[in-house]
Amino acid sequence: MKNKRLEADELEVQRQEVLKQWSTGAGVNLEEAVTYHKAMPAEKVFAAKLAKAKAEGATLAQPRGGTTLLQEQIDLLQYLQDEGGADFLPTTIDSLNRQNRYQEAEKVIEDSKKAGHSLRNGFPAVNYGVVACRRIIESVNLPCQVRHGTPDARLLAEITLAGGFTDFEGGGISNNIPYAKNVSLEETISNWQYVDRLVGLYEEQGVRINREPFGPLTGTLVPPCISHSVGVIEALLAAEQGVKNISLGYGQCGNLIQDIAAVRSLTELGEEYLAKFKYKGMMLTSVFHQWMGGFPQDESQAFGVISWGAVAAALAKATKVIVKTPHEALGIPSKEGIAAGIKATKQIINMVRNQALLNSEELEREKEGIKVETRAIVDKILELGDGDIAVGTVRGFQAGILDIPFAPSRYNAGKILPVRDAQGAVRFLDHGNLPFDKEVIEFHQERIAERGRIEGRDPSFQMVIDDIYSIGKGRLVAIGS
Ligand SMILES: CC[C@H]1O[C@@H](n2cnc3c(N)ncnc32)[C@H](O)[C@@H]1O
Repeated sequence: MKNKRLEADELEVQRQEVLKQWSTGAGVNLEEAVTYHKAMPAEKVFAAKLAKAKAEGATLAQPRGGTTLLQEQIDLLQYLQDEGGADFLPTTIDSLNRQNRYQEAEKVIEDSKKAGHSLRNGFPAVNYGVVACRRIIESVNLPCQVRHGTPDARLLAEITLAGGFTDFEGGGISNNIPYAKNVSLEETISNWQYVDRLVGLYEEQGVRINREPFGPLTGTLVPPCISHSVGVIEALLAAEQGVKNISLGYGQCGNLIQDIAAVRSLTELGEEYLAKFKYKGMMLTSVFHQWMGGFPQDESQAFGVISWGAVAAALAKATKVIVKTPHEALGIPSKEGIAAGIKATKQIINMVRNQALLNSEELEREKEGIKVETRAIVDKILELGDGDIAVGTVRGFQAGILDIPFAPSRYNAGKILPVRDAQGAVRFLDHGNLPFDKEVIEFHQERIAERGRIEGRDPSFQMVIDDIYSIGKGRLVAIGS
């Protein structure tokens, strides 16, 4: 495995094997799919709408959403378009397709048809195939994105891209370490080189497909430099395979200055590293995910969390915000709940849109700090890989140079420990083996010590536990409980 564009014959050999993994693979014909995409109206091309929003400095809203039955998925997306006012539409993929367990997914579809309603969360796109995906695309007037967490997404990409989706989420790190326990990075990085090469083939035929590395990762107190390092690495891996349109993502932490600094530094770092490796013609945008951790049960409080995420996304001028729902703490949201989250978010965006946040020097310092930390990690990874970002990533995770908090994967060191400071910004209580110099480490320790003094307790793992539950309990920083 190395960070090198897949040769055509190499890809073709893999494609023949991948398209046989399920019967619906036979429905994929790349040339025919390119023709289908070229007939797509511009307002349904994800990258085109993102580029327009970026040029206008607008923040567009997208929900998540997936159901077992095709007609229910169509009804859901039409509702989110017409009632919810969504700017982009999702199709969240089911857990069985994410694990390539298509036989079991087939059974869930049959059982759901017998029951007359969807029995599982998420749409089993591989089982339905290309024609069914096109029915979804043709039933709405908005760009649609595939959202999931799939270590081996090769067949899912083949089918959904041929099916008319114009944006595909995920990556070799972001759909492995936070989602799987026993899948090696070598395997998932090469799986996702295939996905990115497939997107590159569409791009070379003039079909724009946007790629969105999954920014939030484990969604629990993930420090900005960690998600930024993964985003930059996945952008470089994608660019090498011919991807041109990339949305870099970040999961809200909750402190406004830190979140705005995170969004602004993210695309700046992406541009910086893509330029360093001389990738041309790239179109980078940013995606802000509203709080991905535990939510309050109470729907009014949940709207408070959603609205706070909308404020941060709008003030940061993120190109897209991924919206939560007031049912987050309860279970699978209803279409009304999803629509409510979108409407609350767009109300805030419309009210905040023209208010420029005063560029405080605290914001500049936070932004610079995130850049210094991210560069330290990414440059160390490049060094470990002798310049090859793929090789360096595998070695970097082995050495704990890159480490994702609370991740299930046994390939993750799991040594770092994040905790909030007195203002709720996420800092490192333990930086593990991250390659930071003394000033960086001392900055984090000092900010955490300040909280300890205010709360009258020593910084400890208990603070981390408190912070994991705090938003669900109605606070950002759990003052010594
Ligand atoms: C990445 C995980 C997140 O995706 C969201 N999610 C999962 N399934 C659905 C769903 N069916 N509809 C809307 N949102 C959903 C939910 O916010 C969850 O925390």
